Amino acid sequence: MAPKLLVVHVLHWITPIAIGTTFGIGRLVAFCKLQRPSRCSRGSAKSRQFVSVTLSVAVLLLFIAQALGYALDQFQGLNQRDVTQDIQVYVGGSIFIWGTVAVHLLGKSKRIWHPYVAAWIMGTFLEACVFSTGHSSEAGNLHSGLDSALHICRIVCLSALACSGLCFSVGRQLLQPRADEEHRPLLISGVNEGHATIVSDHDDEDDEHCPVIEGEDGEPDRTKELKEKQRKRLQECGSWMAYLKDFKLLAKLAWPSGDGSAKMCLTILFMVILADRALNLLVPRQLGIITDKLWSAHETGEIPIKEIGLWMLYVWLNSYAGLHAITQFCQLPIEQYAYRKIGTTAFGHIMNLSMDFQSNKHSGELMAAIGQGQHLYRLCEFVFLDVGPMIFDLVIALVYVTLLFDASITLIMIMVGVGYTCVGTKTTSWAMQRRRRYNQAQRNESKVQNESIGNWQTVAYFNMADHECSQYSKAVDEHNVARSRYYMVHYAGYAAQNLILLLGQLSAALLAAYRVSRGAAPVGNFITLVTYWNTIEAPLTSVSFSVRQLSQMLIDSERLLELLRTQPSVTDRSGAKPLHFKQGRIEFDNVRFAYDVRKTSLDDVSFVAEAGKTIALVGETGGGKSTILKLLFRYYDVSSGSIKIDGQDIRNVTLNSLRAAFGVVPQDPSLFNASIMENVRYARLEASDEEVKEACRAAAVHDRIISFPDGYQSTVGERGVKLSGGELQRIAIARAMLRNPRIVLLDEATSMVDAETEAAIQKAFQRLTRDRTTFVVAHRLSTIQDADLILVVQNGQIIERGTHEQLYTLDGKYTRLWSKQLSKQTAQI
Ligand SMILES: Nc1ncnc2c1ncn2[C@@H]1O[C@H](COP(=O)(O)OP(=O)(O)OP(=O)(O)O)[C@@H](O)[C@H]1O
Repeated sequence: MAPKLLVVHVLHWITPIAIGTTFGIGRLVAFCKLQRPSRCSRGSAKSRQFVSVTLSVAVLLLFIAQALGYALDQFQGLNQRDVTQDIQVYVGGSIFIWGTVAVHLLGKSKRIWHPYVAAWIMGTFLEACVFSTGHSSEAGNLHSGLDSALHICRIVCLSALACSGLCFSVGRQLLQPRADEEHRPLLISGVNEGHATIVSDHDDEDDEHCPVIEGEDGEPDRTKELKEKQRKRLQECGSWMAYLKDFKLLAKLAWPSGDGSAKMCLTILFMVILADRALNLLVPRQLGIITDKLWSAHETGEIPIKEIGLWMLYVWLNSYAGLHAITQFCQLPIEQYAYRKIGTTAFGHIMNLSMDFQSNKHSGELMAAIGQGQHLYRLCEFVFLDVGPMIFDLVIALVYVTLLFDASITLIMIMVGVGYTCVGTKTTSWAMQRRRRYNQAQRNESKVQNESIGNWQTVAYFNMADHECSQYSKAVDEHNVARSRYYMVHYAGYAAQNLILLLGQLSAALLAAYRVSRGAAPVGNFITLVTYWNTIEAPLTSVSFSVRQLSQMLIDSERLLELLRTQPSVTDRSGAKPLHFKQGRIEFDNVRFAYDVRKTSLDDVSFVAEAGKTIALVGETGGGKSTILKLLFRYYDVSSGSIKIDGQDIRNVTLNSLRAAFGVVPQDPSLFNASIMENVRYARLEASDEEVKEACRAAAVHDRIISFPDGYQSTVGERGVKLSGGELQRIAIARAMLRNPRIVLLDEATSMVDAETEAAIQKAFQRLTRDRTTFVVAHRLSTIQDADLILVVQNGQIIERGTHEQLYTLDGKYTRLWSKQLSKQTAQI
């Protein structure tokens, strides 16, 4: 082949590929860097749009005219010009590429122009090259005059497009050097009263592509919140690349670095995936070979046994009895490793988070985070076992089909792929509104269901069962209507997508049959293509689904990522030592504390609890008594000042050793849904049954427990709901007694027991608190009368301190509290 002709051939091949790649990369970069459309006046945007669409359509029509010229030529049997494969690729590919560009240009006027301008510049350059090298060698061709005219017109249109695009961009930069919004991230943050917010621009509705995942009205609030967080994080990161970097933390958890057998499985899996790709190709190819052999069998009489045997071998290897079975076996240990690692990491992390997190937590949400996080391996599996091989399969298919026949069938495949994805994307966006209504109706149905079942007693009291049933059936009907409206569009889109696949298959089969009938390819190739088509279709159909799946999985992982990034506010300082407990002298020195910076909860709290003494905290509700105990237990760290135990600042000792010193009976004790025996033993796991019973006797609850039908084996229900308030408190006291602590914290430990039981418990308390530093919060002042030091707490400050006798004679707050209680008791009598 003459060198000039070779250059023409090469140029024909690379022109559509290079333009398509430039356009695709431009759009990908804009997407990854979160670029947003240029902002200019609506009039200017519209006129730019009009010019671009007109010229692009003109380029497209000029190519179509050329294609029709060739077709006419062939139809009339002139065969004046040989339409070689490279020309087919050049004309067919260019129609496809410029058609795609024109379709993208239609509709919205605000867009990111970079990819278009780059494609036009590339198009002008390559078209000029094709023209200058090609047409000099076509003298004497009947169509060369027409071809030249069409080609010149295309170059003019493309250069006009490129120049206008460049002038517009350069001009705008010169006029508004700082306002090149194509370089600004899509999401702009604003600060509103100290809270970061996303400022949405109304123009964003016109955005050509919004990289963030769209929210749905019917979604649970938390999912919306997560999407908002994702948006915010994307904005902070500036690009998808930077955003995805954060997921390294999760990928590390899913990667089986510490497990030899899982690593081995991963290696086998990788090899099996590669082998699977080859088999996808070998099975149809072998069928083609068998067909060719059979074709000539009537002459030779030979049965292709060997080929059929090989084919069966490939089919077996490609089945669930072959390599797929190995895939499943190998996946199991990898999945289990990730499941265990992610689950235990997340669970351990939650357990170690501080009180400020725990008091704001939503338990269901946390459990969902662990659950979805544990399925994170699905994300890795999805990327490495589904999406990766799928892309690989597509590339292989394009190359293989080109080799099998020619590029025209490959072009059909690309068109089918793009058409399928475009129809899928369009139907999804059309169906979005219906999907929202469907979600809303679905949530409404569950709401009605929950409300009615949850409020069954109220329904029964007011005899409203019929009303509730009719409400529910109305909600079900609404749900059904919304569902069918959504699915109608969904199914129509699905049918359209399948029609595209069928039409693609039909065109490819017809073209292949045409080539075979002309002797350009053996009949076996036709069989190979028809069989291979299914393998090609599978990745095409999963592209749009995969994108949606991937975005949902990212959102689910966001939940876990957010959790793992939450750091406990109370932790061991570096170099913290275990608490060295001596006598138990506790000192609060100028302690200041605020749950919320806007409101101080404790201010200038100073006192000393001598070793082995009992300190009572009294005062009006909300004064800060429990807060003092929480600070001592180090649920929170003080804002200023210090708390010392035997001279050691509690912030300098390890949390474990500090908390091991305490026995706490909280205001609202909660129990595990297990037996009483197990609940009490929770304080000291190695305690014997007898020790548990002893503790219960001391807490004056033993007799009560043995009166239950199942005695100590009675289960207490969720958080202890099956017990009365007084029983619950006494079991909590028994737990504290069994622990045999060094410091005792009693936060209104007897508020729910009657006077008689309280007297019994008080005796138990005397045993529990003997020689132990004890803090007692109590509203019933009679219970703390004998305390060594009484602190009256009001509005976060200690306003009075002393023994009962000292305070009573002060005639201050303490005296008034006493008088109030006495008068209440007198009134009750
Ligand atoms: N986790 C929290 N976050 C924010 N504010 C809190 C929190 N816990 C308590 N507070 C507030 O701190 C103040 C002191 O609460 P604290 O529980 O210490 O009072 P108290 O004297 O023990 O009251 P009571 O006798 O009713 O138990 C109250 O105004 C309360 O609303």
